[in-house]
Amino acid sequence: MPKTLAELRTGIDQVDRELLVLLNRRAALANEVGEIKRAEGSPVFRPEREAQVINGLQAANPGPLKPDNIAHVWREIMSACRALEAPQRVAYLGPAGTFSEAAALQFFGSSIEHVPCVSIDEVFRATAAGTAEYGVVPVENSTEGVIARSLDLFLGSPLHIVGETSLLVRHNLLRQQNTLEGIEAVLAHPQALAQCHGWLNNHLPEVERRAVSSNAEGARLAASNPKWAAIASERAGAEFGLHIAAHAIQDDAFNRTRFAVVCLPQTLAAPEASGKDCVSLIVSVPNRPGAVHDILVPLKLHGVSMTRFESRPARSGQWEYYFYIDLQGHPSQPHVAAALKDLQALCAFYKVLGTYPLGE
Ligand SMILES: C=C(O[C@@H]1C=C(C(=O)O)C=C[C@H]1O)C(=O)O
Repeated sequence: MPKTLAELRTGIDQVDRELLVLLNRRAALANEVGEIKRAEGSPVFRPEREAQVINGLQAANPGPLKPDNIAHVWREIMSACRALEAPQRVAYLGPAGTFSEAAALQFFGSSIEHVPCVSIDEVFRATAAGTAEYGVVPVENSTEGVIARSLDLFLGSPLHIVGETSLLVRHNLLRQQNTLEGIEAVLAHPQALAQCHGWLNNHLPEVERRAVSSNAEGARLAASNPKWAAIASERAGAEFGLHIAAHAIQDDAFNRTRFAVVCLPQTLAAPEASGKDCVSLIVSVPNRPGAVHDILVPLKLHGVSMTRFESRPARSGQWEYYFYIDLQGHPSQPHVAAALKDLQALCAFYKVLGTYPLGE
């Protein structure tokens, strides 16, 4: 006899009661961990431990829940447990409703203190000054490439990268009405305008595109003028009471942005190896033939795989560049340590931006 709806729901209620007991038992253990950390003066947030917890559970997961579900559920559980030890203050490009906020929530879970900032520069400043313990900054978009401002700020910043997270970025056209009639200006962050370039050319070719400090700021402004539309997340639309005049208008359906999580080294030292790690570096080499080739040699020699290679002008007026390199592995692994040592010896400038667990 198949069970009735009522019987199944009784079953779910019983499981929930068991989960409640287990979750509180877990929280009490985290609380005890917090007491030890307070006595030691060590950091509450341990990204490599959290990565290990999630990787371990995904490996042991019998289903039917999917690996992604496991990651999301445990991210929230760990966020709540962490907040019992001490809630993390996290800075990001605000206001409420930005993709940077969504990235911060995806990485830390929702039990955090929000520190919304007016610009990426301000996120770096607030985190370096200790107003926030952690900052979340965009570094790369799958349609538009690098976020130049973030990369340039890394160069002179005392902050280092302790984590990363990547977010599916779905843009919507938001305004007071749910039609495309009578729009005189579309307001958005320059990145969002660029990511929706094709759609805007097709649907609103004559309409002015106005760059503003963030997409959520565009949404805030669009809520004050019926002739303006914004490009932003559904969350930003809900925040400012706007209609969605057009859904998912980004040119690439799989448009993603990668964010780096940064902090002062005294807040959190480089995370220990989690098993799936990445090292980010900025280097420059003397301007001579074959110099760029030379920096790749130690990586090949020691079998270290490079997942990213970007260049930014050094602003010397001499056609010199800084190279932003991501390597797979952790410096505690001998082949990675050997490659880094050989690489450093070749470089005029060498800065380790961070060593951290690979993100979602
Ligand atoms: C409980 C701890 O503190 C935090 C919370 C974690 C958790 O809930 O599992 C894991 C790592 C830390 O970010 C710990 O360090 O083990």
